[in-house]
Amino acid sequence: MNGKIVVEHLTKTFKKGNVQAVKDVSFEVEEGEFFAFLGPNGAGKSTTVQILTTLINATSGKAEVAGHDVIREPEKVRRYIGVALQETGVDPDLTGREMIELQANIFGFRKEEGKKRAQELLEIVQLTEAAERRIGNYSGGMRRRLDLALTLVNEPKILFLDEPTTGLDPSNRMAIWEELRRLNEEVGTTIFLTTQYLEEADSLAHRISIINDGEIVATGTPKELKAQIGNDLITLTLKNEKQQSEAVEYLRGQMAGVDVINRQNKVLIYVEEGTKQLLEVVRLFDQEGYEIEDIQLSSPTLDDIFLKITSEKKEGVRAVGE
Ligand SMILES: Nc1ncnc2c1ncn2[C@@H]1O[C@H](COP(=O)(O)OP(=O)(O)OP(=O)(O)O)[C@@H](O)[C@H]1O
Repeated sequence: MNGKIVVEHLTKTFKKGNVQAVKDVSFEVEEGEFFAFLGPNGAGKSTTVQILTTLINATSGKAEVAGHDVIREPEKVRRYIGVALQETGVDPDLTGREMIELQANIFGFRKEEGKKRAQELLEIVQLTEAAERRIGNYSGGMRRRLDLALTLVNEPKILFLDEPTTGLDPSNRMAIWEELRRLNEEVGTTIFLTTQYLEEADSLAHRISIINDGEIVATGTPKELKAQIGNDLITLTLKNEKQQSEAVEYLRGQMAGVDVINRQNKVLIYVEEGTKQLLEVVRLFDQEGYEIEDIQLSSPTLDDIFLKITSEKKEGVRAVGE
């Protein structure tokens, strides 16, 4: 058994509507990795999760989860995974606490252990106050938190989470992020998470694949994806404009390999690591007595990357079709 996910040329066509939901998708997730599938509505994220968790079959291609083929050995795959899907089957007549205890029983916890685990999980997902209420009366966000708790009962080796924080308010979202980070870092759980939230993928994942219209359009660490649209930019203005040309020459001399551009009353500095080099610029100017009026750092966000990549893709497709 290993905690890896290996996907090769996965394709899924739904006969109904003849939708190609997943198109020749290949990727690997290493044991202990936190991996995110980032994409808009209808991109194919849920379909991929459903194939990997043995709920539906792919049309073609191959996938191994925890060392087992999802089609030939689905029961072995299920033994090692936890799944929190967008829609799950819970009994609306049970209370949240009863549902978690029931799940613990299914996983073979003794009664007292199950109660203890249920209490821990209710605290983690912040449902202690609602623990004695029937699930049928839970809000969407509460259901989502309960789903996560159910998934975590047996601390699975690989965890699949399909948009786990959609519809949650910021404090609930943060609590779930913390728990996911803890599971990944302390327990070593491999995590495959889908999300429409750029900041969620950016904040949690070691690596991200951007999926759009059934295809992976980019893969990399958050940093690598950001680097795809250029480096950080420092923009500054000096108190005394007359010093600007001299200051630019000075900076070029001090910061080898960095592009320093003199433009009207602004100095533009293209750097690799914005924050660190911003401090260096301030220090160098301070040393020489160049007083800074204003300094700003802008760095590309994943939003910028997503828009750039998906719009390039669309333009590409249009160009081919024309
Ligand atoms: N059972 C189904 N039958 C027919 N088409 C389907 C089925 N399930 C999904 N689709 C279609 O497949 C495409 C991908 O859907 P999928 O649910 O995988 O996207 P998603 O990225 O998870 O989106 P969301 O963020 O909205 O959940 C969509 O066009 C969707 O309408």
